[in-house]
This record gives sequence, C-alpha cells and structure tokens, in this order.
Amino acid sequence: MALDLPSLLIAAAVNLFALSAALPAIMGRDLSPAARSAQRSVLLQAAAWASVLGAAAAADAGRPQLDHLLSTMSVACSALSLWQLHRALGGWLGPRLGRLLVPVLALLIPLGYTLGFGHYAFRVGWSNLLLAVLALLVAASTLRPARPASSCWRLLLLGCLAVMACFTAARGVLGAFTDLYPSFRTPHPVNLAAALALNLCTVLGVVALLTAWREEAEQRLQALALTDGLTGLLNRRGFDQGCAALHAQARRYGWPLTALMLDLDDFKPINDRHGHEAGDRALQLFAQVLRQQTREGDILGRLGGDEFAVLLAHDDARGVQALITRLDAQLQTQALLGLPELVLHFSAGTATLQPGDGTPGALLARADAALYAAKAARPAAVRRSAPTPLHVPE
Ligand SMILES: Nc1nc2c(ncn2[C@@H]2O[C@H](COP(=O)(O)OP(=O)(O)OP(=O)(O)O)[C@@H](O)[C@H]2O)c(=O)[nH]1
Repeated sequence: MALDLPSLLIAAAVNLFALSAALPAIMGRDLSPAARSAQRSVLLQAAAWASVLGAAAAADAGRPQLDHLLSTMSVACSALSLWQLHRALGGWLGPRLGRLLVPVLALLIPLGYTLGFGHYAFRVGWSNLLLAVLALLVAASTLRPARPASSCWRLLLLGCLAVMACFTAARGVLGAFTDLYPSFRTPHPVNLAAALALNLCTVLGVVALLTAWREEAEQRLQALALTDGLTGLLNRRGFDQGCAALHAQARRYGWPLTALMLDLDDFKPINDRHGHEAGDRALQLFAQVLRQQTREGDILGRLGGDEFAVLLAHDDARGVQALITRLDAQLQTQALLGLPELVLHFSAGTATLQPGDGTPGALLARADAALYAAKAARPAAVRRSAPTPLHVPE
C-alpha cells in the first residue's frame, strides 16, 4: 500500500478539527482555565495544519503572497498551540519552568519565519528547529508535578511531544542543511513517518488531555466533598480525615497536639431576629477570624450548625488559651466592622493529647465534653478538660 503524504496531512487536519469541535461538547462549559487552554491548543493545531494545506494550494495556484501569509499562520498557530499546552500543564501541575521563555519563543518563531521567508533554508531551519525546542520544553513540563497528578497521562503526553519534536527537528535539519527536502510535501521517508506520527500523536495526545481533565474534575469533586460550602472550612468528613493524619504524625514524632471545640453562643436568636442571611454572615465571619488566627498546618473545620473545631499542631494548653483570647478579641473587632448589629460570643472546650489517645476521636471527645461543660457554665466560659477552668473575658 502506497502512503500518500497529502492524504495523511488532510486526515490529520480533519481529525484535529473534529476533535476541536467535539471537546467543548464533551467537556461542557464549567471549565478550569487549564482545560480551556488545552482545548485552545487542539484548535490551534488544527488551524496550523489547515494553513499548511492552504499554503500548498496557494503555492500550486501561483499565489506567493497568500502562500507566505498561510505558511506564517501555520507556524504561528503551531507555536501558540504549544504555548497553550504549556499553560494547561501549569494549571494542572502547578507553576512550570519556562513561563517566560515559552511565550517569547512562541512569538519569535513566526516573526523570524516571516522575516526570513525569502530564504528557504533559513525559514525551514529556523521554524522547525525552534518549534522542536519549544515542543521539548513543553514535554519537559509534564515532569515534576507540583500538585498530585498521575503519571499515565503525563508520560503519554511527554511521549507524543518528544516524538513530534524529533520529527520536526529532522525536518529542520533536512531543510536547512541538505537538498533532500525541497518542500514539506516531498515524499521523503522522514516526512511520511512524521505524517503518520502526527495522526497517531493527535489521538494519543487528546486521550492524555482528556485524562488530565477527568483527573482535575475528580480532584475538584473530592475537595468539594470535604469542604463546607458556606465557610470554605473543612466539613466533618474533611476534618476527621485531616485529624487522622495530624494525630498520626503527632504520635509518631512526639509533637504536642491540642483540640479546640467552639460553639457560638445564642446563635439561634441571631437567625430569628436578623434573618438566616445575617446568621450565615456571622458564621462566615467566625470562620474568617479562625483562619486568620491559626497557623498553616492547623486543621480547621465546621462540624455542623454553629459548631467549629480546630486541631492545633505543636500547641499545648498555654498556646491554645492564647489563641482563644485572640479569637475573642478579633471576633469583637471584626463583628463591629462587618456586622455591627450582632453580638457574637462563643464557648470553647480544649483537650491536649495524652499518651492513651490512640485515635483522634478520644482527644476530640474530651474537648467536646469540656465545651459542653463550658456551655453549661455560660456566659462564654472556656473550660479545659483538665485541670483548671479558664474564662474568656466578655
Ligand atoms: N444561618 C444559619 N443558621 C444555621 C446554619 N446551620 C444551623 N443553623 C442554625 O443554628 C442554630 C443553632 O442552634 P443551637 O444549637 O440551639 O445554638 P444556640 O442558639 O447558639 O444555642 P447555644 O449553643 O446553647 O448557645 C439553629 O437555629 C440552626 O437553625 C447555617 O448554615 N446558617
């Protein structure tokens, strides 16, 4: 069977356009910037190969200016497609190397190509060799993720980009330094293999992108399942998971660990008098104060209604008492600024890790008991589980 180069290129362009139309339909509208960049990258690839075919037709029809324009467009679209892919990887994997270099190259490549269009060897060498460098930079960006990401789609994308970079570099060398490559339609073995690889890498590359998108959606759902929608703190499930991890670490390394249970006082009357929305804002304000006054590494949760909990790493009874005092002072200040019509107070119960606390549940249960004792001894009392009761000033 004879391999016909134009047919392979037309098939690649048609596939890419079909995929660019199918992806938005499959992926829907609620997309992250990374997923949008990935879609743009596929569309730009389609435009690049359509421009290549258009440029060939223009050259055949004896229209050199149109050939120049479409050829430049194809190089620009290829470079921009790689830039968009780099942005998608940045969104999925965290900040990537080459954040400045990639866009600069993506602009320089078509610029140099159009300025040197009159010199065949220069334009083919410049565009193909630099596009190969750009593709390798993007391929390298699939490595060393700064966020959890599975290796299967990253390695698939890396392979596709590396293969296409090799063929692009080979074209650059043939065009710039030999007479074996009078045009991209020359049925040279490198060209035929590149066109076959293009079709294969298009399919596999899009599979990799769809897998990355699915992984991102799964992670988003997982985060939502562990987060309280109103305050953005962990919900009970998320809090329990966070506590289990921190408790295990604290026991292994002998760190102090303290549980703090908090409950707003007389919250129901706030809802009844000022409406549910004001109650919601009070809960959000309390969560904000908690976030501001705790440290990175502490576990913060809204366990339900007006009940909150914090697990404090590296903190003992003295540290948690200082935190409660700061929380109360900040709550008064911020409530005055944000919700002046409301009076907000809370009760708290604390417990510190004991050698017998084999599970976080034992520690949290003691803090909870201390909270209920404090509730019973209101107004706004704080009582440690042992031994001395403490009081937060009103
Ligand atoms: N606005 C608002 N209210 C909520 C939310 N979840 C629970 N509540 C209300 O919080 C109130 C909690 O009532 P209680 O448990 O009696 O708490 P309290 O009035 O602070 O009583 P004490 O804790 O004994 O001081 C109930 O009226 C719930 O309807 C919420 O997400 N938003």
